[in-house]
Amino acid sequence: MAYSPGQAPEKERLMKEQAVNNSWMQIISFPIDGRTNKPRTEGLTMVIDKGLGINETKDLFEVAANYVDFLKLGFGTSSLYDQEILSQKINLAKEYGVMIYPGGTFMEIAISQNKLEEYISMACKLGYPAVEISDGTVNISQEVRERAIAMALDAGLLVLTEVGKKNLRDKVQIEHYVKQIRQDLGCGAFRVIIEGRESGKDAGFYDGKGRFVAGEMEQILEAAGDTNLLIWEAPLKHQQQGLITMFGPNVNLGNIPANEALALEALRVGLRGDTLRLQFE
Ligand SMILES: O=C(O)[C@H](CS(=O)(=O)O)OP(=O)(O)O
Repeated sequence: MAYSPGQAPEKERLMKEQAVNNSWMQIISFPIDGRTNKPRTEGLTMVIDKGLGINETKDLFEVAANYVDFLKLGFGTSSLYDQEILSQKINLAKEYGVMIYPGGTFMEIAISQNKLEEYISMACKLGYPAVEISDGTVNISQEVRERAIAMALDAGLLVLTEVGKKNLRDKVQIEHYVKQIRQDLGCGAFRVIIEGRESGKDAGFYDGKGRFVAGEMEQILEAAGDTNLLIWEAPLKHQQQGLITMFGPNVNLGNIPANEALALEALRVGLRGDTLRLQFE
């Protein structure tokens, strides 16, 4: 059975997923309402973890687990942790109802070394509930992409795929991505991530100023048919602000720096000038 966010039934997790108890909320309401609570399937936040220690991870979850749905262990960092520490991180994420998974680049490396099957078995053995299948750096055939999705689903993993190249030099026609988004969703991907890297500039679908190339967003949206089936990598505030303005507080956003999870939530609910001002315009 495939996981979906927040499905792990641990008692501790359920306790920690209770709505935040904050006395300000007895007198103030969020300027933007309608924000979803965990376990949510809409308004997902994916945080990129570039090497947080156990205490930092615990701090992040203590403060912001209610606002973090996915924690991506960036690139191949999963393989650099001491085994015990990695286990602790995976368990901690489960305890707090956060879906932890290794960065897409790591699977690209496994595929380039002909180790797809072994990679998926290892992800299961280590207790990851999800994997990402991308081709941001390594070219992967459609056949292998579909095999990777099927294998991961068969293993009971939640599958996130990603479209887009890390280097703008490698970018191909938007029609290719449109097709890929449809194919991935048709194969059972839970969500398709729209590449933006951790820089949010000169990568994926962003130009040097971190803006979408004119017309591409519309085509991406049309391919998905529903913005909720996409996760937009949006590491920069102006990108988060723009997407929240366009799609509302429950747009799915990814590659959020770990120390900005709470700041993003403030943007989503209008507790920050950048989105608060929309209420007064
Ligand atoms: O974690 C990864 O592999 C990368 C991180 S970045 O794009 O290089 O900043 O992201 P992914 O979206 O998983 O390819």
